[in-house]
Amino acid sequence: MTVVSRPADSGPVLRAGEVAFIRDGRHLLSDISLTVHPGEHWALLGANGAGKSTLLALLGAVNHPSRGVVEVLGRRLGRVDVRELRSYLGHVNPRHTPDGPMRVREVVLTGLTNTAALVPRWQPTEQEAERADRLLAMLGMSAKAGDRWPTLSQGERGRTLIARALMPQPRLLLLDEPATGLDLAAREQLLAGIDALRARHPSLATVLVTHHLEELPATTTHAMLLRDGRCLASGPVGDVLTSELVSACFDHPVRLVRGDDGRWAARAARVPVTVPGEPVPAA
Ligand SMILES: Nc1ncnc2c1ncn2[C@@H]1O[C@H](COP(=O)(O)OP(=O)(O)OP(=O)(O)O)[C@@H](O)[C@H]1O
Repeated sequence: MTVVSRPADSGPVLRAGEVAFIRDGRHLLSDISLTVHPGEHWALLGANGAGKSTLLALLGAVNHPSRGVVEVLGRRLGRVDVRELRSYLGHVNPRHTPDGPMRVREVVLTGLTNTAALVPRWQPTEQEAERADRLLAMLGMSAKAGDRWPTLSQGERGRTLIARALMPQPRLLLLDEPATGLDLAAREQLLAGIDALRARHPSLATVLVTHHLEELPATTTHAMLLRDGRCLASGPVGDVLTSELVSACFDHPVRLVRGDDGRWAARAARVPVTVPGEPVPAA
């Protein structure tokens, strides 16, 4: 069966019900349930190997669950043409590499064809070209629109890829560790860009994967904590991002503070390093 029309504009944008994902006999995800509504901004948090990217790949219709149900934009995986469904999503993968030394504006336009290069003989309409420029402006990239991809900094690449993902006007934006490798200023510019985007598009839903609480935008509304492929806690961000739950999630004592600007800071307790045969240093 195939998707025959643009997915419905109402109802949850994502629904996962009791999902499991099994590879080589290993449960990479077990019993995960999640519902994301328009206007919600979810953070998916967990330690290295907790299953965040695996879950994001299910939510982005890249993989199918081994058990349970995943509905993306009201369409159930396994019953739809996932390639067409994917064209309605914005999926920002920081490892995406454009094909050749394209200019920033061209990279953004490839979001319309969901390709790594511009499709030969394809021309954007005037409105599409204007939209690319508007998105670049919103992400603070206007001055770089004519620059070539290889000359961009990591942060500029990240913002270009977000503009690219937004070209098809998705209702759902998936962001996989968008701040990885960014310096402090680039990270702050990226987060400001995400906050601006959410303010400009109130019905957009987003799911952002990270293992750094400092990389969460202030506009985050909900969070899910993953540990060993299982959901430890899930719900409104104020209920889930507590010192107690985050400590349990990372299996390490963490003190979590939310600042006046709505951002989070985590302080991990220091664990003394012991060397066999040497006395344990005084705390
Ligand atoms: N195709 C696969 N086959 C077997 N194991 C896999 C496969 N893909 C991922 N894994 C394993 O599943 C676990 C979860 O991986 P995943 O990439 O989802 O974790 P993550 O929470 O995103 O981690 P990180 O923060 O390090 O990126 C890891 O132990 C990984 O080695």
